[in-house]
Amino acid sequence: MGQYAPVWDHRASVKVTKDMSGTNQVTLRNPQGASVKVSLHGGQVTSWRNDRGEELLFSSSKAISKSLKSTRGGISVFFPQYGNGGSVEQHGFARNKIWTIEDNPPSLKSFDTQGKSFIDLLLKPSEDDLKFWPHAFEFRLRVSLASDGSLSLTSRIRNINGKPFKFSFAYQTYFSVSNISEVRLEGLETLDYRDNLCQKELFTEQGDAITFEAEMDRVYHLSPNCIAVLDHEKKRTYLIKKEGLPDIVLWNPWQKKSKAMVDLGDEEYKKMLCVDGAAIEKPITLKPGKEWTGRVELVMVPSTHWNDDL
Ligand SMILES: O=P(O)(O)OC[C@H]1O[C@@H](O)[C@H](O)[C@@H](O)[C@@H]1O
Repeated sequence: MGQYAPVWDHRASVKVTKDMSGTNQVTLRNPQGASVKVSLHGGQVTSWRNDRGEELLFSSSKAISKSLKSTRGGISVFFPQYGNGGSVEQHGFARNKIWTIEDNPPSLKSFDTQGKSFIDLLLKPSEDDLKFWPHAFEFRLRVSLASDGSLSLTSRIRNINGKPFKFSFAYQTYFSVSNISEVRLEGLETLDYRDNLCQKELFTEQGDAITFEAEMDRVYHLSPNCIAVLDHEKKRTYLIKKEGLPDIVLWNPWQKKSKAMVDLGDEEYKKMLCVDGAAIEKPITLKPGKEWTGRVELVMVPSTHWNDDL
């Protein structure tokens, strides 16, 4: 079961309940009143609230809770494949599987438990998964809420196969924004990106900051380990700090009149921005017995102060 530092933290808690579809979900709380919800369906973070109870992640109103697929919104884990170019379903099977809670996971080096409420989840391949992707693995996901309200996800993927395997990976985060047209993103200036809407053609980012005026689906390579999403109207700045994840994907479907997304309300594209910390361009090769770690930390800071934190 999840843990928290006993000395300081009598109010931080980890609670397991059932969601509307009957799947177990875990709620993490910190003493200041911030909270995080994680579903065992996909290990998906479905909610992240600050100490004022304000939701920081977008969730579609058309989320189909009984579907076998993960719901649109929150934070999803993509493994063992990003996109649809391989042998398994789009963005891999991990987001559509039921994970288990791991009571005594192997210790996580350099993880300071002080002031944190956290839970460890585990995914192992089923016989069926092995038919499509014949590589035995253990995937450990630690979701952690710190006393300052920041949320971190650490993935540890171990090859327990006799042979090396390759995979790609992403944390897909749907931030809740006031209006996508008013948001800007800083930290990707001058980087090369592949545009998925232009046959993956390579471009170089020219602007001072990225703004959103139309559909976007881009993969930025070798991005810095901290980028910022500024939403002045909501007076929120999200910092995305990452380790082991060289790429960033920016995605917003905009309003698709011809091909509406069935699990997204008509105007809801305005309220979301998807930023994925990812390892896509060069899939990771994992040798037998080895473990890979990829981490993302999300921080919400007052809009005018984000630069100090970089
Ligand atoms: O609908 P899905 O499978 O959740 O994918 C949503 C989007 O995810 C993004 O990461 C991709 O870059 C997009 O191409 C894709 O459309």
